[in-house]
Order: sequence, then structure tokens, then C-alpha cells
Amino acid sequence: METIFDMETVALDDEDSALLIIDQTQLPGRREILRLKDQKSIWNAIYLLQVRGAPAIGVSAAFGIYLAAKEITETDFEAFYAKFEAARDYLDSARPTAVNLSWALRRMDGVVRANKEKPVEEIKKLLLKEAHEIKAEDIRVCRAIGENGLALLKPGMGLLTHCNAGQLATSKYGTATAPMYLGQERGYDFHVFCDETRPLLQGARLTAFELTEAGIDTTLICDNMAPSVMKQGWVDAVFVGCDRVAANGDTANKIGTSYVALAAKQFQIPFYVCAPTSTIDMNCKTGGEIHIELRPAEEVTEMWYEKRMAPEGVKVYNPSFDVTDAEFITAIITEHGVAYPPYDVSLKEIFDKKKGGTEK
Ligand SMILES: CSC[C@@H](O)[C@@H](O)C(=O)COP(=O)(O)O
Repeated sequence: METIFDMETVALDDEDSALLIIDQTQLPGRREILRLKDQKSIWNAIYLLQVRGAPAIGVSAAFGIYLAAKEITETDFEAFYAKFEAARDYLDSARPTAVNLSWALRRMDGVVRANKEKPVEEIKKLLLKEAHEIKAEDIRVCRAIGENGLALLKPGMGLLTHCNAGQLATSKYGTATAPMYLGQERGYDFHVFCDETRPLLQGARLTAFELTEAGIDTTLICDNMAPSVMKQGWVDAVFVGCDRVAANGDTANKIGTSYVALAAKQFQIPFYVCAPTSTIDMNCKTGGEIHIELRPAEEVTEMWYEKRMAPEGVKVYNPSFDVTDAEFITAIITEHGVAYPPYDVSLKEIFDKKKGGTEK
């Protein structure tokens, strides 16, 4: 039977002008590939979390804006660019916190602006190439994060993760899960605890699913059980992903992450953030500047339950992310190396190293 690792989280069918995604809202029960052919359905897929996770959103946006550009019939650059900009801003409005969305769209926009002297048809080809490169880069970046993360671990360790920063959130390997997958390949025999991650259950539905599918020893826990599991000495390190890292190391990730970090600090367990440099926003000085997405009340009161479980009329506060202060983060693992506090210095060094290389 086809496993989730035989499927692509995000792909492009250029011939059919369609963005292909695994519908993550159906997992683990159904493995359905959606073919998205218009901008509204791509926007909806991002907003409704049919495709989710910061890097996967970035790759979807890159293919999405390419498809939008392909549809534009104007051959005059100014007329083409006016429509391109409108499509770019529309996609960018789907979700605010994961910086990879605007990062990928900015990168695609850069291709258009840098080639404005060329015929529009040529620009479209360059956009296609750039979108494929963003995806290929995502795979290389996740693998490098996996190697850098694994170097911090020993065989037989107990790990804990929150939300899904896995293969389903990226093009391959995941970020927080990459050291787990590489460890599995190399016989490390990790034991992984997955927080279920209320309210949308990305940990239960997605992380527990992909880790068990990979044959990794996995235990699902409710979010409020992490301190108890830590107290019993079952967790040697926490690995989480991120949606936006500020220049001082403050990190926005799925709601509940900061509570895991607090518990890890209490039990002196290293707390690692796995961060592609595309998720580090050096223009954002501190976590206080990060726009936290608020989501509909129904996600808390009734979604995933057969019957509504909360009283009608109750007020609901449903932020999708929280910010973990830098002081709770042991290290930030990037594709260019591991950054330790003080992050304002070490993250700058990581970017200097990146500039010396070929990646954007
Ligand atoms: C490598 S994915 C990192 C983050 O995007 C992930 O941890 C997360 O918070 C995802 O939130 P989601 O709302 O499911 O998109």
C-alpha cells in the first residue's frame, strides 16, 4: 500500500495547470489528493489548513502564484505586473503568522521585477523554475536540519514534539521530525511523544500518523500531559518547528508551544526549535511584533466532535500560535548550523554564513 512517504505534500501538474496537495484535513482516515486550479481554491486550501505548516505553505504559494501568472493574458509588462501583484497580495492574505508565505511570494515577485525587460512569456518560465527551486531547496534544507539536529542526540533517547512540523508540513523530512527520520534510518531507536495539539489536533492526526507510518516508536499524549511525561524522565529533548522566528530568537509556533517550553525549562530538558532560515524574520525585532492569527470559535467548540461539546453562546479565544520567549529556547537548529543564545548575535552569524553560500 502507498504510504504517506510515497506521496508528495505539495506538487505541480503544469500540464493541467493544477496545484496538487494532500488534503490534510482528511488525514489520517483518507489520503486524498486535491487538484486546485483557481486562486480562490488555493487561498481556501491554505486558510482551511488543507495544506499547512510554514514551509509547505511557502511552496504552495510559489506554485500558486506561478499558476496565477500563467493565466494572465496581458503581454505588456506593466499590465501583466498589475495583475501579478493583485494575485500575490491575495494569496499573501490567506494566513498571517507563517512568514514562509510572504517570503516565497516575495521571492517570486523578485524574479518578475528582475526580469521586467524580458517578454512576459519568458518571465512565466522563470517563475516556474523558481517555484521548483523553492521546493527542491525545502527538501535540502530539511535534510540539513535533520543532520544538525541528530548531531545533538544519542541513540535510545526520548523526544517530545508539539503540532506537526513533519513531512506533511514540508516537502520532505519535516523540520522537527527530520532528526527523528534520519535517526530511524541509522538505528537510533528514538521514542517520540506527540502532543495531540488542540484545537486542530495536528499532533494526533498528522504527527502520530506519519511517525507510526515510518515505524518510529510513538506515544500520543494530550497537551496537558507533557509535564507529567517529562517529570517521569521519559523526555531527553523537545523538538518543535516554527512559523516565524524574530531576530532576538523569540519564536512563534503552534499554540501551546510556549507551555511545553516552560515545562522543559522546569525539568531542565533541552528545548530545540528547528528553523529553516526562510522562517527567520530578521526584520522582526522581537516576538511582540509577530502577528498572531486568530481562528474561528467553532474550531474549539465543535470541530472534531460528533456533537457540539461547548455551550452555545460561550465566548471563545482561539489564537493559532503563541510566542516562546528566546530565554526558554536552548538552541535554534537551522540548515546552516545551530544557533545558541544570545540569538541576536548567533542568528546574524547564520545569515552571514548563508550569504556566503548559494541559497537565497
Ligand atoms: C515545519 S512546520 C512548522 C510550523 O508551521 C508548525 O509547527 C505549525 O505551527 C503549523 O501550524 P498550522 O496551523 O498547522 O499551519
